Amino acid sequence: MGVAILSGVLASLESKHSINSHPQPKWESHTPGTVTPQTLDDDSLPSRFIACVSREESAKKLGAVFFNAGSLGRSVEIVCANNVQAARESNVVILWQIASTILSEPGMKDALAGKLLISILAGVTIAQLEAMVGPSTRVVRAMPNTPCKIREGMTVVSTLAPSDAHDLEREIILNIFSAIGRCRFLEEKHFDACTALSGSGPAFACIFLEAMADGGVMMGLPRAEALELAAQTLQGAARMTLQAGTHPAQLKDAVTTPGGCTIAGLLAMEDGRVRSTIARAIQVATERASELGQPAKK
Ligand SMILES: NC(=O)C1=CN([C@@H]2O[C@H](COP(=O)(O)OP(=O)(O)OC[C@H]3O[C@@H](n4cnc5c(N)ncnc54)[C@H](OP(=O)(O)O)[C@@H]3O)[C@@H](O)[C@H]2O)C=CC1
Ligand SMILES: O=C(O)[C@@H]1CCC=N1
Repeated sequence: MGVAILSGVLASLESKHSINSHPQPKWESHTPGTVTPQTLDDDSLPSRFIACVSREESAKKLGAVFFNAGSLGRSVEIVCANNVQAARESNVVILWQIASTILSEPGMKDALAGKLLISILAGVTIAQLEAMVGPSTRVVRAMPNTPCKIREGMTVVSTLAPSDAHDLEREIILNIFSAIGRCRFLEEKHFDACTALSGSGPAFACIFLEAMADGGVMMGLPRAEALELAAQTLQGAARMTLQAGTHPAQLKDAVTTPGGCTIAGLLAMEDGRVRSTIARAIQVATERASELGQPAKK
């Protein structure tokens, strides 16, 4: 997930550099009270990134993935098994592995003092994290998803109470996560559901995507074309819902010619209880997400 976030942030700078000659509107409103940068100022994102891993093998792999950051005016340093030093040198720390181990490393509390800690850990609550860091560390939760890698992510961030200090944190958070997709603030009590719906969601969507393509293959379409048709169709339907604000039921009805083939297919889906199966998958994943940060159930 860390690779997806950093890749997306760097890709947002790449696109900024390539559209410089065709400036677009700077802000798009999508979330009440927030704004999304369409193009980014050079100084709206950090200039230096430190990616922490625990194994040399991963460090080598990441070095190859991010070798090009210099050309975008950014530095990406890969640090292996030295989380405390990396935290000391950072202003904002994104935590994505084993809170209890990493936050209890000697010197970590001091390294995080006065800093913003953004945890993307599923199931680990703000209260649990706050108990592991000092009182001056500001803890927020974020739940991103893998499409952040291509700047089509959905990130939910735990709400911040209004205050001057929080305004800056809010801006930092929006600059990072709006650069790689949509970013929405929601109360922490919704985080397990968000983890299931948008965090795990790409996996669920891919099952549907594969199944549609399989159906096409069953009816004689070549695999590659079947996949292309299925993916673009899902993307188109999703974009019509998001961009035009059209309700999915309206979109469905608009496709469905009386006595036609769409209604035949829809009824077959209803026979297979597709809706309740998908909705129950979100329910079960939410329940599992709530157990992830709780040692007894992990
Ligand atoms: N995958 C997803 O779509 C999403 C995941 N998340 C959350 O993100 C977290 C990570 O998930 P995911 O990316 O799938 O996991 P991965 O196993 O793919 O990645 C984990 C990364 O953390 C590094 N790491 C592990 N232990 C340490 C350590 N002690 N010190 C420094 N680095 C360490 C690993 O490096 P190394 O290989 O060297 O050990 C690796 O780069 C989870 O908490 C998950 O709940 C949240 C939203 C979506
Ligand atoms: O499967 C998981 O537990 C993580 C959290 C959300 C997506 N992946």
